[in-house]
Amino acid sequence: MAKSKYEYVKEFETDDKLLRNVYILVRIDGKGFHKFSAAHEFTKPNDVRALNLMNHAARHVMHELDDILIAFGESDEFSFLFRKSTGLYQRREAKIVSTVVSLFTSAYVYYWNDYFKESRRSLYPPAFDGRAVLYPSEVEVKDYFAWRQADTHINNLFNTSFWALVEKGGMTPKAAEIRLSGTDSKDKNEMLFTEFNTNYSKLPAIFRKGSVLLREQIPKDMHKDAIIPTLPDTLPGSTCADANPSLSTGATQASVSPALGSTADADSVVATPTSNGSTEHETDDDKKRSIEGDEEETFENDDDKVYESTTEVAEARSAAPSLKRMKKGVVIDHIDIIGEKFWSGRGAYILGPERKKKTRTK
Ligand SMILES: Nc1nc2c(ncn2[C@@H]2O[C@H](COP(=O)(O)OP(=O)(O)OP(=O)(O)O)[C@@H](O)[C@H]2O)c(=O)[nH]1
Ligand SMILES: [Mg+2]
Repeated sequence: MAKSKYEYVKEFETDDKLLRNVYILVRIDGKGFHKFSAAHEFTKPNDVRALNLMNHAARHVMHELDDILIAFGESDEFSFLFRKSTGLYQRREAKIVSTVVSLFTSAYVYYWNDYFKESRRSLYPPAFDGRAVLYPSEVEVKDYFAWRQADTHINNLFNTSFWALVEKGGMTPKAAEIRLSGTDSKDKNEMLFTEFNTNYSKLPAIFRKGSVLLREQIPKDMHKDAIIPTLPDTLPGSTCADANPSLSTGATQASVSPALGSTADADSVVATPTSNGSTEHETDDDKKRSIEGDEEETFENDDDKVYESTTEVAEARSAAPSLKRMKKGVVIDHIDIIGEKFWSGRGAYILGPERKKKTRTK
């Protein structure tokens, strides 16, 4: 086909393919969230609705981009680690970063009202920036995530102490800043305990440790886009199941968490039913996706029996409540990722040898 005389302009485009065989880390960050959080009256120092909305948006990104191995989020930022050999968009940086930012931002806006129920939409459109960083080996990847989680801890301890002095102690922000200058972690912990009756280590882990998104097995009947709990007292391990009578699967959080291989402490957060009391209905699109998901489906049972026909499987399933249908999903938790324990334990699959895998782009 003949080229138009204008086509030469394409040659002005730069080649931005990222180096092969290294980890690609994309970090997104809210633009001007100091102002955005004030305008929307986010709770200080942590607004659990805002954090859960961030987590929901990040989970959407992971649902759309299979090559993301793990994500970590705190405050107004999220980091996404792509597998070393990803061929997504031929590793073109602008395409990868802009797609992550766009998926995240649209999901943040799309799910806004599920978390900020009193306002149909935000007062103005939020925006996020994004960047890609390349890490050559597992050492830097582990240190990267340790850096972000240490940052979560430092900021959260400072902010918790600062707002305790201002809101409970009646200090001006300036006076609180002066009071905290030169203090270390121990001093702040001590101050919170003795002056404000707050045991810092007992605050919800979502505040202290940030959020880790992992690909793990989840019960087949759990909706992948289920709303993430909004209030701390609806965190799994508390009264979540009671607070949500709409739990259509009959599974309670207590029965769900161990199946996820989760630490199953009171801090782990997994997908839960809608908090508006309605039962979720599968759309055609959901069905299509869950059929895809069936390829991954496994059956777990306690007695190792091999079931030969589908009728037998169905009968066995209704007879044995311990038989769980599982699928791969994105799990949200608030655990330590600083140190080897995570990377050689629950997160061992993340930096282990890669299995051959087709890249899916939508
Ligand atoms: N009150 C409250 N504020 C939050 C919360 N999460 C994030 N923020 C605000 O968001 C800011 C995020 O920090 P930055 O990313 O450094 O600041 P920014 O205003 O977004 O600036 P740029 O990223 O440079 O555009 C914090 O300083 C807080 O002001 C929250 O849960 N509660
Ligand atoms: Mg920001």
